Amino acid sequence: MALTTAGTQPSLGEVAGIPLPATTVDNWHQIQGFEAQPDDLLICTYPKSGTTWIQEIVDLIEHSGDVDKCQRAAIQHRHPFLEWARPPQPSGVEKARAMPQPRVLRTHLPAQLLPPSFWESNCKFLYVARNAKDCLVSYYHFQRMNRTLPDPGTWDQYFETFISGKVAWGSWFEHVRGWWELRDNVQMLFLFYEDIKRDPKQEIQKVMKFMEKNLDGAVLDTIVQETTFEKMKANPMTNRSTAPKTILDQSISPFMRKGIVGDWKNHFTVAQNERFDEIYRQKMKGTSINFCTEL
Ligand SMILES: Nc1ncnc2c1ncn2[C@@H]1O[C@H](COP(=O)(O)O)[C@@H](OP(=O)(O)O)[C@H]1O
Ligand SMILES: CCc1ccc(OS(=O)(=O)O)cc1
Repeated sequence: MALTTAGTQPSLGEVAGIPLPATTVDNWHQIQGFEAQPDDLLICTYPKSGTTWIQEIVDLIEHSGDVDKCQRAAIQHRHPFLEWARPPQPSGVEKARAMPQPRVLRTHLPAQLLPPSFWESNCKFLYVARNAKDCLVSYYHFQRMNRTLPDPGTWDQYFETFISGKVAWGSWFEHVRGWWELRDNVQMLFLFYEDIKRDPKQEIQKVMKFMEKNLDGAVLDTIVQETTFEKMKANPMTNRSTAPKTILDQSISPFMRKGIVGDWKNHFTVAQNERFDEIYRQKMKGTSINFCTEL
């Protein structure tokens, strides 16, 4: 079902009630049939939660801190985006199939839509969660500049769209809850954007351990330095400057926008904040997850 149809705007379809880009829906059979392998590592995030950041961290760990090896390709091409489908480009599934093992893949899918082979193969999942308010702000600016997603409309309109879950990849609340509740039943490292920001060294060490990589302190320091917001914003292999303007128009808003915790305070009105807090309480009732919204 198309959720947006205005003009030439990209439309969203739905799978099991979750809005997704129409091109992803069209390719759903191939995505669901994806054959995960036991040594796959899947980076899982709700959009705008620090996917690119954790990808660069994982890539540097995998390549033992070798910065040159991480310059081999733009970040969006290093780890196939499982549900990406924009013919005639090869799909995320096709790119993943062509990749040698062990593979690092990425997805924004909610847990219930993941191809079953990931569970059957007992793969490793690295989930990064970001507080909902900053996600909303980041997603708003991203939809302003992303030509593959619907126009977000005004800030006030987008605020409503986001809280009702009518955005691509669905409700933040359901996404985060779904993955959080699985964390003890599968091989999962669950991280928070805000923790990586506060103590990158400590969080990167957790990722190293999860990836079973034993790197010395100097390499760890290199990885911390190479993955600061400022470094990644200046790095053409991480800042999306290689993405065509037909996909990302960075003259509207840069991909590496602010990279901070608490930018929501510059966007939410007092009334929106009170309303958001109430909705958050209702939707996250009964879960043990705790977010920090300012550092
Ligand atoms: N090294 C880094 N440190 C902090 N934030 C980073 C970062 N690299 C990317 N980000 C931020 O992560 C968000 C993008 O997430 P994703 O990669 O999942 O699309 C953007 O947030 P903002 O829009 O708030 O700046 C971007 O600036
Ligand atoms: C959140 C979905 C999305 C769409 C398009 C993107 O562009 S690119 O992969 O950076 O070229 C990224 C994420």
